This record gives sequence, C-alpha cells and structure tokens, in this order.
Amino acid sequence: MILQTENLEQSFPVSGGRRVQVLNGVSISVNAGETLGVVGESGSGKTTLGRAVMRLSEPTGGRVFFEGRDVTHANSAHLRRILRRRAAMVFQNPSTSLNPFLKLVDALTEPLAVHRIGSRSERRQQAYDMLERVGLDRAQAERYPQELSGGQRQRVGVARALMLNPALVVADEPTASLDVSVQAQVVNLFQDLQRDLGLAYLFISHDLALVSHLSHRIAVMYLGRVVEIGPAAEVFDRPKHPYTVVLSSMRRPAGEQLTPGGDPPSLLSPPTGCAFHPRCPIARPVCSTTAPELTALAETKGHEVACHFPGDLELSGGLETAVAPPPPIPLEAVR
Ligand SMILES: Nc1ncnc2c1ncn2[C@@H]1O[C@H](COP(=O)(O)OP(=O)(O)OP(=O)(O)O)[C@@H](O)[C@H]1O
Repeated sequence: MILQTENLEQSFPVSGGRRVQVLNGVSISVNAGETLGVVGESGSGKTTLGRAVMRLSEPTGGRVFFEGRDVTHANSAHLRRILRRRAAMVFQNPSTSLNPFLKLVDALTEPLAVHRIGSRSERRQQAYDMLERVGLDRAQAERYPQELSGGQRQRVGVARALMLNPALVVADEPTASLDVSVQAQVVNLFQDLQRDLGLAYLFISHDLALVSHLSHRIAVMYLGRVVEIGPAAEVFDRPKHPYTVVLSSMRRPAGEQLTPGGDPPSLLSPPTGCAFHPRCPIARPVCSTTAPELTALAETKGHEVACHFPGDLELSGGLETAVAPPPPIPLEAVR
C-alpha cells in the first residue's frame, strides 16, 4: 500500500476564535499502481485532503501513512527524504503552478537540483526525456510557460511532478482549467503514464463521470466525510448513497438529472445527524439525529456507504430535475 489515512482530521482557525472542521475522520487508502478518485462538490474537502496527505498542512487528528511510514507529524527533513521524493502533486491551474520566469528545462530540473540528483547535464537530459514522455518536443525545453497552450502547460505540470520518479501523484482537478477537447487528451496522458510507470493516483475532481472513467476505486466526499467508497463501476453505475446518486445523474439527459435541493451547509454549523439530510430526498427522522457510519455492503466487496437507507434512492427514481448540466466531456474521445 502506498498511502493510507486513518480518521484524518483537519481543522483551521477562523474569525471569532472558532475553528472550522474541514476533514472529519477520513480513512482512505491507495495501492501501488491504483487510481483512487475523490469526488464531491465544491467545499467538500477534496483539496484539503490532497494537501493533508502531501503534508502541505499538518493534520489536526488521525494519521497519514506513506509506504508504511507514519508521516502525520514528520518534520521537514524527514518529509523531504520520504514524501517529497516519492509523492508529487499536479495542480488545477498550470498557469499559476509554473514559474513564468523559468524556462521549462529549468522548471523541470529544479526538483532534481533541490534533491542534489545527477550532474547538470544529466538533469537536463532527464528533462528532455520527460518532455518527450508527456508528449512534448524537447525543443520546447528552452521556452517559457506562457508560450505554451493550456494543455501543453498541464503536460509540463505533469512532467515536473514525475521528475523525481514518484510512486504517487496527487492530481487536484488537473483538467478543470482546460478546454473540453484537451481534457480528454490529458486524461489519456494520465492513463498512459500509469500503465508505463506503474504510478498510483489520488485523482481529485468534482466530475464523477470523469473520475469513474480513470479510477479503480472512488471515494465520494460530502462536507469533510467519505459518504461512499468502492470499486469505480459500482459507485458510478450502482450508487447507494443518495448524494452519489445525484452526482452520477449529472451526465444523463436533462430530464433524468437529479439535483440536491439548496446549497451545501456551512462547515461552521454542520447539520446534526447525517450532514446530507437537509438536502436528501429520502431523509427520515433518524437521519437528522444520528450520523450513519461508513458500513460495508454485503453485495460487493470493498463497497461502503454511510447512509441509514443505502440504495433506497435509485437513478430511475425521477425526483427533481436539475439546473443546467455541467458542460459535457466527449467521453468517446477518452479511451
Ligand atoms: N486554511 C483554511 N482556513 C479556513 N478554511 C479553509 C482553509 N482551507 C480550506 N478551508 C475551507 O474548507 C472547505 C473545503 O475546502 P476545499 O478546498 O478542501 O474543498 P474542495 O472540495 O476541494 O472544493 P473546491 O472544488 O472548491 O476546491 C471550504 O469551505 C474552505 O473554505
């Protein structure tokens, strides 16, 4: 196992001396060569989870294990030795994550230089090789990020993440800033790299259909908790949590889409019981008083749901129709 979190908690101080609890007991794992997709709407805590497992923040509770070692509170020298070499992050917006003043070759060799790996010419050679691996020409190495298209820039973002030969890549909405046609190419690149290099991905997105396409397993987050986790096909095709049912309907024809009523509740005053109950079409009295535990389903190995009435809402239910659907990605363009 590459990555494991146990009851991970992350809170942050906010005004008035209060704290906001953004992650609330998140337990996930990612195996070597596997993609765990993490989905949920804005504010569900996906980015916070990605940052916490990369130890860009220090968790306020629970544990993070990386390749079997507890890195929850590891100091920075220890972190550099373990995590920064073996795990890398690809960000949503390559325009802001790449330094506009660095030529691509310098951006790519920087992680190697920081870790004192190879001679200058060896580092440059690795940068050229990596550019080609992500589908760019080595002649691009002398260019600056702003001379590239959005898709090319994200390829450089991926190349930079791979320079230290990581076992895990945390990709936080890596296609969200790209045009629809380019999104499919970048998704294909992620899949090709996984096949060739045996990478594991924690792939974060608000788009369940996209995530289901490239994930082996999917974790659905709602208000800082995992509410459903399991094999990708199960979670996408046979969702059991009402929130996942709603998410999985988003690519359906307009008349068949569902939408949860209202906005996500505030993290500062989360609902009692099941956090989804104020928006849930099938909520019953117990849902407002008792928080459901993540519980294994008997039918499918590894499929767990935190709902008092799992499977009671089905896609064919035809409840509320949705507002405008998100722009579709032509999935036929994605292998
Ligand atoms: N440092 C912080 N201080 C206070 N609140 C924070 C901090 N970081 C994140 N949050 C809050 O935590 C919540 C979850 O944020 P996060 O970015 O993890 O969600 P997300 O699911 O990735 O959403 P998005 O898709 O919009 O990025 C948000 O309400 C955000 O305001």
